[in-house]
Amino acid sequence: MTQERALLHVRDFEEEARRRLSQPVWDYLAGGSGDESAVHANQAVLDRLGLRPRVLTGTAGPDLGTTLLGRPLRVPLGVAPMAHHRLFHPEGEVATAQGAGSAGALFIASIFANRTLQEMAGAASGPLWLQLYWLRRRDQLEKLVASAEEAGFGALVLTVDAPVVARRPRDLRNGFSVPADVRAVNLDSSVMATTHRAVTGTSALAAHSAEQFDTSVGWADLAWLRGRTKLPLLLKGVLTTQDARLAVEHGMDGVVVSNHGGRQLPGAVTAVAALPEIAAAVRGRCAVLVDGAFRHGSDVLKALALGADTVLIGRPALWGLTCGGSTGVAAVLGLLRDELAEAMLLCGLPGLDLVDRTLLHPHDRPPDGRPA
Ligand SMILES: Cc1cc2nc3c(=O)[nH]c(=O)nc-3n(C[C@H](O)[C@H](O)[C@H](O)COP(=O)(O)O)c2cc1C
Ligand SMILES: CCCCCCC(=O)C(=O)O
Repeated sequence: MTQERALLHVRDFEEEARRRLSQPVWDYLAGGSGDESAVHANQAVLDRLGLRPRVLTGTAGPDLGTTLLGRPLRVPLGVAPMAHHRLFHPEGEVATAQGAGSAGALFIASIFANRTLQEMAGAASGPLWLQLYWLRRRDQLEKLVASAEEAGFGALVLTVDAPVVARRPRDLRNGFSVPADVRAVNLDSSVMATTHRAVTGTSALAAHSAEQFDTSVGWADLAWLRGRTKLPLLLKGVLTTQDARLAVEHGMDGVVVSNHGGRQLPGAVTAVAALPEIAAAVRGRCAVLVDGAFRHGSDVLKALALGADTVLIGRPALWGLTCGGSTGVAAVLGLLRDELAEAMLLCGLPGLDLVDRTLLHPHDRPPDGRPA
């Protein structure tokens, strides 16, 4: 990683990545749907929660180890599924898998990854899962599920908050499309052709989703997927207790509480606001992951206190990838890990088992984020 000043906070990676990326790629990464208020709300809701430290607990060197779906995880962190990592670094998802593994974190690869399942599995030293969108082409889904199982992926995550890619003004303005050499190599090229077609004033991603995503799927269709794999299945994009309970009733092994980083439903509730009631509704019956605007280890600690088992990191992982490939991803995740350990130490917490709601003061700061 070559840069002029030290990268000491995740936001330093953001600034550096912005400098390095073209405007349309930066906009695709940073942007959200509508007026982007959900992007900002994700951050604001975390900022409003205050941590309540306990003192004189004699704590030293907190243990960050946990388990997820019965498997050990060195840190309660993972990289959220994100499409097209070769937009950010030539090594794409292989570098992300390496970086996540060396930080001890989970990596969830997107269905629109630019490296093969086998390449990612070869590079990963930590848990590796695959995310799916429900495509009209079920033959493609079926093939992908079988290949993921064969390659050693540990779970499948079906994203359910995007029957279509929402209107994202930045992408529409830029007429955003995916360059021809950035290919979703795990899918048939006929499925992906529209993503490469640039049309002024439209987003190729939105056009592609309208053409290829199956909007007719309902809860009953999950049996089709369940019948095709022994892997654990999770739903990503759950924001209500009703849907979290339905997920459990339909045999899902986990939910990812998420508003897609403010990129889908404009005005969607933030994941952090929805998390406590969802965690309470399904506790002990399925894994609960969360994502959206986690930019410091203390943010991660807040989500764990609200009931999350693991926290997924989205854009910051791609800032790290842009700045330094696998080393950059490992650096971003390593920072969050070290900040989490420091926050736990400063709160007097020796391990994750002692993290609970009593750690949080709900209205510590006014909405503008300045200390009260
Ligand atoms: C560039 C980019 C691409 C994304 N691609 C996908 C995807 O392919 N599948 C998916 O389920 N979510 C996707 N997401 C959403 C992320 O998984 C995650 O929900 C969100 O980024 C978390 O918020 P954060 O970026 O504020 O951490 C994408 C997000 C970004 C920024
Ligand atoms: C290639 C078509 C859709 C990609 C969508 C990826 C995504 O979820 C995102 O938020 O962007």
